[in-house]
Amino acid sequence: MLQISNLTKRYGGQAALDNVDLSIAPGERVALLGHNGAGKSTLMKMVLGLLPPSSGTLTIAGYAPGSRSARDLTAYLPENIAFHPALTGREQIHHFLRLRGRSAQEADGLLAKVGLADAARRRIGTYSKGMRQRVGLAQALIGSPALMVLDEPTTGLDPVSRREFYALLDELASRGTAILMSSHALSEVEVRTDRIAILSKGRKVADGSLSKLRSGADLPLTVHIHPRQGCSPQIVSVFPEARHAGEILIVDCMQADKLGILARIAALGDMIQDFDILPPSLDDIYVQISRSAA
Ligand SMILES: Nc1ncnc2c1ncn2[C@@H]1O[C@H](COP(=O)(O)OP(=O)(O)OP(=O)(O)O)[C@@H](O)[C@H]1O
Repeated sequence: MLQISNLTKRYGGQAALDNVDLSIAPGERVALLGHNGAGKSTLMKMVLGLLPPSSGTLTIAGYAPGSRSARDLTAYLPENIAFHPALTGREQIHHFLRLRGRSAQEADGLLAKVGLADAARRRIGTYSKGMRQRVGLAQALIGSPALMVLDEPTTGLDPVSRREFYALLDELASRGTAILMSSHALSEVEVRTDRIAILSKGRKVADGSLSKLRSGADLPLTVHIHPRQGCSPQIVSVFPEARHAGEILIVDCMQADKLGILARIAALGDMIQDFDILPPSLDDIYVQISRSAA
């Protein structure tokens, strides 16, 4: 759906994007991560046809970005979307529908999809930040887009709204919509996207599923051991490297040493009440990849 090859964007002598390749298939959910100024917005603006590339190619289902065909296929949710405070949610969506040459009758269905059916007749000036974000999402859903470009879409949403938002994205992806989403909320994208692309200083420094990035990073796993009452000293004698966090003992271990650690835990038998093995988080992986790219 989206095909980007050797894309470069220069502002004066400075490359905001440097030889970036990225492709997204129908139904794929891709998170675009990177530090402030890494080039995420620049890339998104180029996908939308708002900025021309300095070199390289970018197509949407084979069409040039910004062309009528590409615009018909693409939806965009900016990070900060401004609405007219005097309009109701319904009037605002009517306006967006008219701009897209569609029937105003679609407005109620779109607002219901984002959980705003009850507030549709209230003025947007009375909406909370999360509600305004949902109006933005409703406008992005106009015309069942084949490619959705979402810039920090969950900013301002509470935890329940975030969950509903991702459920909506899952539904869209299951019907074939390709999704490109920039975010700094790593714990969310870790579980809600299929692939993660990381930009650093305009270059793509990682691209793959979480498990691929995890095995590439080769970071330690963390084992949390919960000792049975009074058994902590015996466990520490077996795991002298353990750190204490309240009652819990924490042991870091490389992937290759996991079975050895499990054998030591098994040998302690009843002295252990419970244990958890935690793989490195996207946060850990992101920090490591960003550091080695710097
Ligand atoms: N119009 C412009 N003229 C000159 N430099 C620009 C322009 N727009 C962006 N840049 C530079 O290009 C680089 C990439 O900026 P961009 O906005 O794409 O980053 P970003 O990853 O979206 O950052 P953030 O997470 O802060 O939104 C930055 O160094 C920025 O200063």
